[in-house]
Amino acid sequence: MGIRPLTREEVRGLDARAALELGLPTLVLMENAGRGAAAWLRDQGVGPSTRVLILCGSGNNGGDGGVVARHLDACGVAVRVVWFAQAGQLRGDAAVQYDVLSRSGIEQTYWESGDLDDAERLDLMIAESDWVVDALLGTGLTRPVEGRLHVAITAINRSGKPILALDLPSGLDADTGQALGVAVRARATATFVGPKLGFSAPGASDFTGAVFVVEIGVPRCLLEPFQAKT
Ligand SMILES: NC(=O)C1=CN([C@@H]2O[C@H](COP(=O)(O)OP(=O)(O)OC[C@H]3O[C@@H](n4cnc5c(N)ncnc54)[C@H](O)[C@@H]3O)[C@@H](O)[C@H]2O)[C@@H](O)CC1
Ligand SMILES: [K+]
Repeated sequence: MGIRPLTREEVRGLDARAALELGLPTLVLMENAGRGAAAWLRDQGVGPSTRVLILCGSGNNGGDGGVVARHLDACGVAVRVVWFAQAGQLRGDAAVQYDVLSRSGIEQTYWESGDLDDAERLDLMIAESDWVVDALLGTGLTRPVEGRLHVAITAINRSGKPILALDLPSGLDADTGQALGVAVRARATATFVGPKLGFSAPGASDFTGAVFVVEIGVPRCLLEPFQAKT
């Protein structure tokens, strides 16, 4: 079913209703989101000889990144995950993903506030990768990007590496398509449920790159009001 462009509030409402009214676990939606994004990377030729760096924020967008890591690892891809959070700060579904990766022996590390002056280490990790997955911020963006996430976004934008953004480029306002402080300039964006309203704003495609929608298993009964007119 084709979905019309969604506001931030609409897409967050759909996720919430699937969980609260239908009892669909948010981990299931997250799994579908991350698996769909990983499948796209595989279609681009990402495989055992590819190194993928996955930059995760502390929220559910970061959790999606954890899922991408697990699915790529299962295909033999060399993945490395960096969580932009204080050690022990992750909660909910993102913490679940962290724990699974940890027990799976997948390489991951924290980039804590105190690492702000250590941007060279981040530059090196980016330089050593063939692809970067941007899982820093999704629809939870509420204020201009600053601090370590600003440092990270600036670093990946200047790297020239191909970037896949999850749900939306980190720092992009989902409704206006404007950068809030700074935003990732992606080669492609795997957006979940439906395109975001801001993607059609002038200049937004400079940030999103090619947009493809990943269907994450929200049932039709919730999606019907948002069906695109044909
Ligand atoms: N809720 C659900 O059921 C699903 C959510 N999904 C993913 O979850 C995302 C939304 O997750 P969240 O609501 O956890 O939000 P995000 O993961 O987008 O971000 C939340 C975190 O970012 C922080 N933050 C917000 N603005 C910031 C700024 N300017 N600078 C630094 N930190 C900032 C918040 O304090 C919070 O810790 C979606 O975009 C999508 O990727 C998917 O997993 C599908 C299912
Ligand atoms: K993102």
